[in-house]
Amino acid sequence: MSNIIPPALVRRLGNLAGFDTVAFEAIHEQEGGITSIRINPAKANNVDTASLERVPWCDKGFYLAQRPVFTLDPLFHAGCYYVQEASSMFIAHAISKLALDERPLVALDLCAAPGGKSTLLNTYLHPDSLLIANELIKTRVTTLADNLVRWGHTNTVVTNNDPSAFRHLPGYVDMLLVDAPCSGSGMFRKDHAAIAEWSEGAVMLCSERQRRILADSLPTLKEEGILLYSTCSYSVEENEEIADWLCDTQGMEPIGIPIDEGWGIEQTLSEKHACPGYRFYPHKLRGEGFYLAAFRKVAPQSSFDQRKVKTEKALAPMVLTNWLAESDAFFSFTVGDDLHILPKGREADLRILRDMLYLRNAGTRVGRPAKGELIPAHDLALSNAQHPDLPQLALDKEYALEYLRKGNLPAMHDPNGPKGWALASYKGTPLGWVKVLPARINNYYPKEWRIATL
Ligand SMILES: C[S@@+](CC[C@H](N)C(=O)[O-])C[C@H]1O[C@@H](n2cnc3c(N)ncnc32)[C@H](O)[C@@H]1O
Repeated sequence: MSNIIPPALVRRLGNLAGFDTVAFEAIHEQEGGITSIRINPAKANNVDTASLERVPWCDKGFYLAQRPVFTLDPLFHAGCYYVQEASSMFIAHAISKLALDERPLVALDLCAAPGGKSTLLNTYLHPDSLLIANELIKTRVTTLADNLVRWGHTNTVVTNNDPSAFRHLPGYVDMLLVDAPCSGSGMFRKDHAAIAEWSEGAVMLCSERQRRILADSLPTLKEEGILLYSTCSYSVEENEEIADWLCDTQGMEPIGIPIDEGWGIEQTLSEKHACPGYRFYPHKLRGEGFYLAAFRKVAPQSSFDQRKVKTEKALAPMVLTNWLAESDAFFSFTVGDDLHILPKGREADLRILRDMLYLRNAGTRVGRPAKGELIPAHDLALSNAQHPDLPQLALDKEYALEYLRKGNLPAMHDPNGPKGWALASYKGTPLGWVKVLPARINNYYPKEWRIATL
């Protein structure tokens, strides 16, 4: 018997079709984990993936041969890739098979921090979609918002609400992702503390909480809308039993996701409603424990009439013309002294979300107008919407890291170099702003973001 895996967990799993207790325990006794990244196609033409093995179910996911110190890679800070556990990237495959990328959606990622799946949704949903990335725990929202700023999409709103707050938005979203807090057994190989904390009682508490989160948030899903439910737990109580409960009590109908048999993903069927679920076991594939199931809402769902929402037309002001690639694709609004942009056509959504929820960030903060000019915001430096002709100060790796430490950059006496506001960049990808003055360069990297000296 394994010294590591709680016997009660294995006993229950042993009853599942396709589960191999010996291989499961053996893989947990091995040292060394798997590192994988998912590249940002909006930025990452400078990440060399030629020699990397691809994650089978995600075209932008790659395994790394070893884990580097990501803090020392400027491209990591620039949002060129996200370090994400490979099994979770299956959501990219689900989006494609369920045709969720074929038309613009309003999508809600309900349990979103630190942002792995939100950045994935940004990449894989239709580009004209609106993503609401929500996180309940206040201390985790900052990381979520920062990771989404790095990813650079303008069509995202970050909220900090209890799932029940979404009851005020009945029938509003086309797609709901609930990546639920769980007992965490799927992460045992990476997080040894989770083993000590695991108990059958904790599984039952998680299962109850998952039902509560789903029941509270499901009214915001439209009739015919799609729910993706996932956990990093192996427990049936948190997976297949939740799937049956969704069909029994929440008006949901299961949907299958075609998979390639060679990937090693185990398809299970829930006991009562035969809901297909996709289980990831580390002894069967290169990834950690994960479960995903998809559903369609078949129960009637009332929704509020968005046509009654009054909005003001606010074109992006002239001051933004030189800063944005397509300034007429956006409308602008203010948050305090700052100007933000969201894609045109989302005016009513912003109004609705502002009225009903606590917003941590909305669209892209572009800067602060002052004396007819713009003091650019850091978020604009990382945004995919920025003007391609903005001046760049190209840094080598040493100076890029010095910039990220918020250190001093030497004045560069290049008469043809940029003057005034410029993007400090590494391998052509912006890291943040500098101001080039005749005798010095001012470093505008946010102090809360600076990296420690290693
Ligand atoms: C599995 S993690 C989400 C990981 C994230 N989706 C990602 O891919 O990076 C679950 C999240 O649910 C949040 N959470 C905890 N309790 C919650 C509750 N009662 N309702 C909603 N979310 C909760 C946690 O703070 C955590 O950020």
